[in-house]
Amino acid sequence: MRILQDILYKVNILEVRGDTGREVLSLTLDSRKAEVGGCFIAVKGTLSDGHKFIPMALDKGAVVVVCEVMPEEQRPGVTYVQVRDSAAAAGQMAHQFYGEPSAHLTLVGVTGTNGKTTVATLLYKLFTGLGYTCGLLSTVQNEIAGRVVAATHTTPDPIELNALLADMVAAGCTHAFMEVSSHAIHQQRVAGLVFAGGIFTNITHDHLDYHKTFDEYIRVKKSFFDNLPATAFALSNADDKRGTVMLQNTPARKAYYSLRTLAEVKGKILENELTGLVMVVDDIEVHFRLIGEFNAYNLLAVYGAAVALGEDKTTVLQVLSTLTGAEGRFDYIVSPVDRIMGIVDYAHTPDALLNVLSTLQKLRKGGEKIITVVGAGGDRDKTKRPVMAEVACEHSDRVILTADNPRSEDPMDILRDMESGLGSAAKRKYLVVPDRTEAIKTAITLAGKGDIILVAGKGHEKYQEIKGVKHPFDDKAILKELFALLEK
Ligand SMILES: CC(=O)N[C@H]1[C@@H](OP(=O)(O)OP(=O)(O)OC[C@H]2O[C@@H](n3ccc(=O)[nH]c3=O)[C@H](O)[C@@H]2O)O[C@H](CO)[C@@H](O)[C@@H]1O[C@H](C)C(=O)N[C@@H](C)C(=O)N[C@H](CCC(=O)O)C(=O)O
Ligand SMILES: Nc1ncnc2c1ncn2[C@@H]1O[C@H](COP(=O)(O)OP(=O)(O)OP(=O)(O)O)[C@@H](O)[C@H]1O
Ligand SMILES: N[C@H](CCC[C@H](N)C(=O)O)C(=O)O
Ligand SMILES: [Mg+2]
Repeated sequence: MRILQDILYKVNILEVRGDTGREVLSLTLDSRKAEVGGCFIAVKGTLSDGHKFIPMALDKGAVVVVCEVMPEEQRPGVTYVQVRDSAAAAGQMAHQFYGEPSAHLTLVGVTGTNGKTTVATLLYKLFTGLGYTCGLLSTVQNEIAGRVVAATHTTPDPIELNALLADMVAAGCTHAFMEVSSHAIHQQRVAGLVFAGGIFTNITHDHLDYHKTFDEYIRVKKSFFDNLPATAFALSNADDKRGTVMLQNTPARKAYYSLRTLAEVKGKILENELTGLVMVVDDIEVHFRLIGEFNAYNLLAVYGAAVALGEDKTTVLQVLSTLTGAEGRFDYIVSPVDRIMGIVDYAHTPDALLNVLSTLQKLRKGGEKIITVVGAGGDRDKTKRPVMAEVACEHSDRVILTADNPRSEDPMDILRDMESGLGSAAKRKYLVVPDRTEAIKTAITLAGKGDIILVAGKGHEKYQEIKGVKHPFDDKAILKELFALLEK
């Protein structure tokens, strides 16, 4: 039995009209999903205001309404709870409704512009390898003790989030690792969660369509650490310009990882090749299967978190050295003919693209060409488009600009935005091929023996979203198919 007044424990309530001793059968933020005997929480969103949908939720049988503004008319038999902040209330109520699942798990959150999926997935694989039963919430997918549950968001809404954590507890999980996106922090999707640790990877240009300014983006990310409990650890990247600021006001136990300065978790790269990384971590030399300097940071973050949770250093490094990364992150295949290397990577920001391309430049042995296929998403941050095109042209031999989820926009408009970042020097380097399959085909046509083709931006995604429809699409499968045709 879930009684309303118990679920409301911790919520900052302004006024109650009706019975709080009643049972609540479900919680929802979406009137379209309201159920008989359930509670509808009205949240002011970015597109519309949940308060408008209170009548619809009641028509569907909801018996409790949580809102910031009390409706002028109240229906008999319905309990109305006016709160200061309904987004925060949703998190706190979901936490109670689902039996405080995060308090029964060792929950670690990973935030930062890039590397969240990689770090959270590696933590999941590492702790599973150490013998624990674990859960994962990530962009690619959610996992509950090995069972895959499709992900719709990087960080789900607080109700789905707590329901998933409760499923993890029920499945016997002791640990859970999750990505915490900046949208999620801002919309308080993580309100009420009990974290055992928080990790900061890095912060660069992204999501300015949503956060408006870089300072605001930093402030939002920082608030995640400000709100960690004193019992948690807070682990940050000392080599990132904002690494220290992130932990400035956290009550948690602070620690830093670094490749360049003195830090609690110190790493040094000895070799960085296409076969992997050789690093010295805490005086131990280890070979890792992941590639590139940015993955050296991800590995240090994972190692540092495991040590902060009390795991044995040597065992952690042993297991880490056997692991591969997350799907669609520097995922590669080699063509049977001509040994062309096709790399699928989720780099969809200027910084991620720069990282992947500079990694490839460092890794190439001789005169291999780097051919980059890249686009930018529709209905998302427009300011990154010209910068991504510029980064691609500056660091590749040839570039094919193409579509990447144009969503409601005209793909040509997005491509024109990308082209606006290109000067005359780049003109000879790039082509515009709006159809993504054709673009990959073009890249293969331009490639010679041993060349490298980077297909960036979609990673694990299995679709191309055009005008509200997700058409099946898979960069890696297309590369594989086209590579196979080379034989004939
Ligand atoms: C911009 C954004 O983040 N939007 C999220 C937000 O929606 P919103 O604020 O726009 O909602 P709204 O449409 O204005 O509606 C306001 C409220 O009314 C409710 N409503 C609406 C219509 C209706 O008929 N009935 C009803 O009750 C809605 O459920 C909502 O509670 O809250 C919704 C519920 O939690 C999210 O599903 C939705 O994610 C959208 C789909 C989205 O695409 N989000 C992306 C940008 C996102 O969050 N991405 C990050 C990853 C980014 C990264 O790091 O790469 C993520 O964590 O996935
Ligand atoms: N530590 C890092 N620093 C910079 N770039 C990175 C780092 N780790 C991964 N990348 C690059 O960024 C891309 C995205 O990585 P990943 O999916 O791990 O990040 P994310 O933070 O989860 O991204 P998203 O917010 O889109 O889910 C990778 O494909 C890779 O090119
Ligand atoms: N989580 C990211 C994914 C972007 C991936 C890219 N393929 C696109 O569609 O823009 C976002 O919502 O900004
Ligand atoms: Mg992610």
